[in-house]
Parts: sequence; C-alpha cells; structure tokens
Amino acid sequence: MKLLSPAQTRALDQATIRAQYTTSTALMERAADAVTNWLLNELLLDYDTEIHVCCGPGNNGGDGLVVARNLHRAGYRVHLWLLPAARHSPDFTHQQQQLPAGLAGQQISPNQLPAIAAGAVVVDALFGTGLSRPLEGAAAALVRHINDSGAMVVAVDMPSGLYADAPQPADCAVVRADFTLSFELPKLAFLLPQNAGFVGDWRLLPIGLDQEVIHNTAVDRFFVTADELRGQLPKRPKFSHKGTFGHALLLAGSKGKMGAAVLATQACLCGGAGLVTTRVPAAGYDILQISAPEAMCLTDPDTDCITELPDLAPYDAVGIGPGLGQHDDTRMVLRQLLETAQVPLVLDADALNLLGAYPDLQNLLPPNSLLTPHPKEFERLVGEPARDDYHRLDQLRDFAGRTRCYCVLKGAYTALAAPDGTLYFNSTGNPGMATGGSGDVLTGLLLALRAHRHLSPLTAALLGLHAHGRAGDLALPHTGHAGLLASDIVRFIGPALEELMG
Ligand SMILES: NC(=O)C1=CN([C@@H]2O[C@H](COP(=O)(O)OP(=O)(O)OC[C@H]3O[C@@H](n4cnc5c(N)ncnc54)[C@H](OP(=O)(O)O)[C@@H]3O)[C@@H](O)[C@H]2O)[C@@H](O)CC1
Ligand SMILES: Nc1ncnc2c1ncn2[C@@H]1O[C@H](COP(=O)(O)OP(=O)(O)O)[C@@H](O)[C@H]1O
Ligand SMILES: [K+]
Repeated sequence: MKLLSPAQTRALDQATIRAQYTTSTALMERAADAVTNWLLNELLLDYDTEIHVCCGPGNNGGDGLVVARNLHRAGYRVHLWLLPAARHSPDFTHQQQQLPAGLAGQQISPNQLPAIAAGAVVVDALFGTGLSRPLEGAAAALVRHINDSGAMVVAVDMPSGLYADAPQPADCAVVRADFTLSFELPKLAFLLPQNAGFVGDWRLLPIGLDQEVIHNTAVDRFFVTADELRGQLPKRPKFSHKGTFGHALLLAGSKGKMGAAVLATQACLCGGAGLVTTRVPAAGYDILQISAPEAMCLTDPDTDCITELPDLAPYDAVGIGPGLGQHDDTRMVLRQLLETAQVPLVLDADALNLLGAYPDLQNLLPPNSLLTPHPKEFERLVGEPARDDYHRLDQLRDFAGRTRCYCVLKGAYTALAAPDGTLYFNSTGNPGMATGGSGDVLTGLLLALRAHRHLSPLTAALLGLHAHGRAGDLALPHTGHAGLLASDIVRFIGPALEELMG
C-alpha cells in the first residue's frame, strides 16, 4: 500500500471524482457512511450512549456532519459541536444545510465547552489531512477538553492536530484517539512510535477511491501487506535438492551468548536454507550440535569468541552478529569479511555495534548488504541521536543511500530503507515479540532468504520481515503475549513462509 502525502490524497480525491463521474459531496457521504457503519457494527454503539460529534470547518468536519446526521436518523443520542471559523469548505456548508431540524449544531468557544461524560463516545471530525498549522484557541481548548474527558474517542481520518507525514511541535494540542478510522490508505504518522498515543488502534475503511490513480501515483514509501507479497517466494520444484536452496554461513555467539547463535541457526534452517553452517567459539560446539543438529558446526580456535574467518568459498550468503561480542579479534574477522565477501551479507547486533564504534569499517560494506539494527544499534551506527521518529527515518534513508545497502529499523512496523531511498514498512508482528532473541531469529531468517538464489535483495528482505512478524502472530494464540519466546517465532516461520509461496 502506498503512503500518500496530504497533497497526493487531495489529488486522489479529485481524480476519483472525475473518473467515477461523481461529486465531492457524494464521496464525503461514502466516507461518512463507512464511519457510521463502523461505529454501529464494530464499536456496537447502543442507543443509550451519549455521542458527541465535534466538527471543524473543512471536509473533515463535513464528514462529521454526515456521521451526526446518520446517527441521529438512526435514533442515537447525538450532540453536535462546531468550531468557530472564518471560512467553511463548500462541502461543509452543503452538509450543514442538510442537517435535520432536531439536530442543531452548537458552536463552542474556549469558555463554553461541551459537558462530556466519561462513558460517552466522541467522534473527532475537527481536522484531517487539511491541517495547516498547530491548533490554538478554541480548537486547542476543545481537543484538551476531549482528552481530559475520559470518553472513548474515535477520530475520523486523522486524530485532529496530528500532521499526516510530518512532526508537530512539542506540546501542541492533538486528540488522543482510541480508534482512528482512515480512508482507504494509512498515513505515515500512524506507523511511528511517537504518535501511538494519538492514533490508538487504526483501521482502514475502503471508500472506493480510484485504484488506477493510486497505481499511477509515485511515492517513495510503502506499507507492505500480505497481498503484495503473496506468491513472491518461489514454490519448491519437484526435483529440488538441498543444493537448490543455498548454503548459509552464520558467524555468531560468544561466551554467555551462545543462545543467540542457536536461535539464528534454527531460524535460518526454518527459513528454508538448503544447508546451514554456523561458526561459533569452541565452547559453543556441544550447545549448537545438540540444539540444532540439522546445522553443521565450525568451531573457532578460541574458546569464547570468534577470532578467525573460515574459507568463504562454499557459501551463498553470510550472516554475522547475533551474540558475537566485540572482541578486537572478532572485529578483525568482521573487517576481513567485509573486504573479501563476494556473496550477500546480513549484519546484525554486535557486527553493527562494531560498525558504529569503528566507522571506517562502514566504507567497506559491500553494496546490497542487509543491516538489521534496532533503534539503539542504529543510533550507534550513525553516531547521532535522532531528534524524532521522522528524523530517524531521514537518517535511515541517508545511511542506505550512502552505503548502497538495505537497512532495517526494527520495532513495531519495522522500516526498511533501500539504497534508492524508498522506505518500506512491515505490517506484521505484535508486542509479544518484544523479547530477547526475536532479533536473532530475524537475522537467521533473512540469511536463509539471502542465500536463496532466486530472490532479489529487496524481495528477500521484505519476505523475511513479513514472515518474521507473521510467525510471531501465528505463535501468539498458543503462547499469549507474555509467554511468547523467540523460539516460538522459529516454530512458526515455516507456516508463515508457506503463506507467501507462489
Ligand atoms: N481525500 C479523501 O480521500 C477524502 C477526504 N475526506 C475528508 O476530507 C478531509 C480533508 O478535508 P480538508 O482538505 O477540507 O481539510 P480539513 O482537515 O477538514 O481541514 C481544513 C480546514 O481546517 C482549517 N485549518 C487547518 N489547520 C487549522 C488550524 N490549525 N487551526 C484552525 N483551522 C485550521 C483550514 O483553514 P485554512 O488552513 O484554510 O485557514 C480548513 O478550513 C480528510 O481528512 C477526510 O476527512 C472525505 O470527505 C472524502 C474522501
Ligand atoms: N511491539 C512489537 N511489534 C512488532 N514487532 C516487534 C515488537 N517489538 C519487537 N518486535 C520485533 O522483534 C524483534 C526484536 O529485535 P531485537 O530488538 O534485535 O531483539 P534481540 O536483540 O533481543 O534479538 C524485531 O524484529 C522487532 O521488529
Ligand atoms: K479528525
């Protein structure tokens, strides 16, 4: 799915009106009907609930007027509140004229705010994608009043006061919604941790916007869903053998962190690599052979950390980092790997920390390498804290462009930046995956997919991120959030990949 800017959203709106020979009022009614249906069928509003519909002066407010009208006609207890404004959009004015006699909107002011009971539902239709500046005066007062009310808040299209794809200044008033009902496509703002308290749970309501126009709109950011990835993992041919699916080499583990090597190895096996060899310090030999008997184990001469790079000739891809430690000798192994590798690389954890601590190593990164930092590792990698989540995405794009690599930023909605600066956001996963070892599993899975001979670096990365989160989602009903362990994610990698197979 494309993540459009507000200007592109407006253009899409207009193009839909032209392509479907419809009117902007009719489109507004579609949007408002979708919101009304969601309130009735998903939120299960009951007739006793006090509903406050708060409308701004533009088309977001126009949506709100239609929702209020719909609910009023259906017999619900609707209170309609309007913001004072110098100008209203034509569609707002039109919808205001359609209000039934029993539903008069009342204008609010900073010292005349509606009484909202804690058990009420507030429909926030103050501002949507047309927000042009931070809220002040009556709008800011109403937003703070809604936030303090304890009512359930459902935002139409956007929580009012939030920009769709840019940061807002600290301390400005933004609605804290329980649910945000957005039309057709998500907004970038929904995917960023700093906005979680405003957006709440977000849902997409289809309103029949023109698919051809969406298809032809050029964007550099995507929210990647299962529909877009299904079929991208090649089916295994009847006469395939273990040599068909690549031989992966993993360098992982150090004293006290051999489990990371085990998890990444298991994930690489479940990710479909034909053969997996894991290089561990000598102390890891029994651990690895017992816990991952399907993998081959190449021990380092050193007991506790990796000090020598094995011959890379047999391998189709190399992964390095989980539980690796940052010993000086290990750093030399990383340097040698970066200087000599002719096959795809996946770099994680301490390999990234070493790249951060010794930035000259970054100049050696082979193009198309895949790096998988979480935000802290990413900060070490770029050597500068981000001002906010938007700035961090800029840093991610810059890093991918500068190194010509694919760089992940892990979290809920993990982001992937491609060397051309395109951003892809993953749509799977759950908070149960916020547990030690989940990232090691991702590394192993991505390594398997990079060893696959028929996947581009981008497709491998997108499939891996999706399948990792999906495996976590498939594990969840069996484990619950607290009980979900990294090894549970491993167990469901196979089923998650199967869903994506051609
Ligand atoms: N595109 C679609 O797919 C569809 C879109 N639809 C709906 O339309 C919405 C977009 O409508 P929109 O463009 O009229 O903008 P909206 O958010 O109502 O605000 C604009 C008004 O607010 C004002 N204003 C702005 N900032 C302000 C501030 N800080 N403080 C005070 N005032 C401020 C601004 O005034 P101005 O900046 O000109 O002074 C203008 O009057 C979209 O979110 C969705 O709900 C659906 O109906 C159909 C399908
Ligand atoms: N709230 C969440 N929602 C979805 N995925 C999550 C969430 N929290 C963590 N994850 C995923 O779990 C993994 C955690 O990786 P990482 O922080 O490196 O863990 P570790 O270092 O313990 O292995 C990442 O792939 C991340 O996207
Ligand atoms: K809104």
